[in-house]
Amino acid sequence: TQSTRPQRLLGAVQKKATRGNPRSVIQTIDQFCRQREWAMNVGDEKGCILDSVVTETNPTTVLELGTYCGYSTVRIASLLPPQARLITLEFNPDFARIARQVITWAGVQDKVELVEGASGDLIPKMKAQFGVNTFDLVFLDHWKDRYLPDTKLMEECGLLKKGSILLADNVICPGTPDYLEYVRNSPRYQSQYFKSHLEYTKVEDGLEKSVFLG
Ligand SMILES: O=C(NCCO)c1cc(-c2ccc(F)cc2)cc(O)c1O
Ligand SMILES: [Mg+2]
Repeated sequence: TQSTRPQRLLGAVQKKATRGNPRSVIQTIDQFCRQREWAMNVGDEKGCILDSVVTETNPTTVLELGTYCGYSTVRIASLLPPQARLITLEFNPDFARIARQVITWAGVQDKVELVEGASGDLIPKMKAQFGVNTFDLVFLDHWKDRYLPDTKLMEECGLLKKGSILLADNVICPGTPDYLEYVRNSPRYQSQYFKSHLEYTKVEDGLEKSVFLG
């Protein structure tokens, strides 16, 4: 039976990356995606912007929407202080199965909680079921038509506090027009666009960083 792209990506990690070394896992995935097969990881160019936002925020509690193979999960977790934690939500069970193995190979599993399910169902359970108060940083990288409804849901559930950062991938390609319009025009956010490129290509894309003003 045919292997899937996530399975082949995991194979490359297990063959070429050093166990317990997040940087080597990131490097291996980027090399795989440049030389073998494109995959929808945030990639190294946008990944450097992600890194700078994470380090500048110095978050204690992070939410990632859309795990895929765990590339950005590993990137973020590797920058977190010891007590900090990252909750990552993935709807697709096949992606989740691969991501767990990538996260463990990188050695960051103690900082990460991967939860399978629909973000719209899981976000309202964050406080009661996952012991979360508010998120310091949210990385949006899941279905592009879920960015806006899930942002409104996080507001309604009291999961954002004054100063919480939303960082959204793919605001140009594939694009999230309704989300962009919302965060750029709402008085409750201060938004900033970081121009970049679609992972592993020359196509324009970018990250939108939005600070919740309370
Ligand atoms: O759908 C995406 N993520 C959620 C997955 O559950 C996604 C898609 C693309 C992309 C795909 C196809 C294309 F032609 C261009 C872009 C890129 C990304 O970074 C993404 O995050
Ligand atoms: Mg993306």
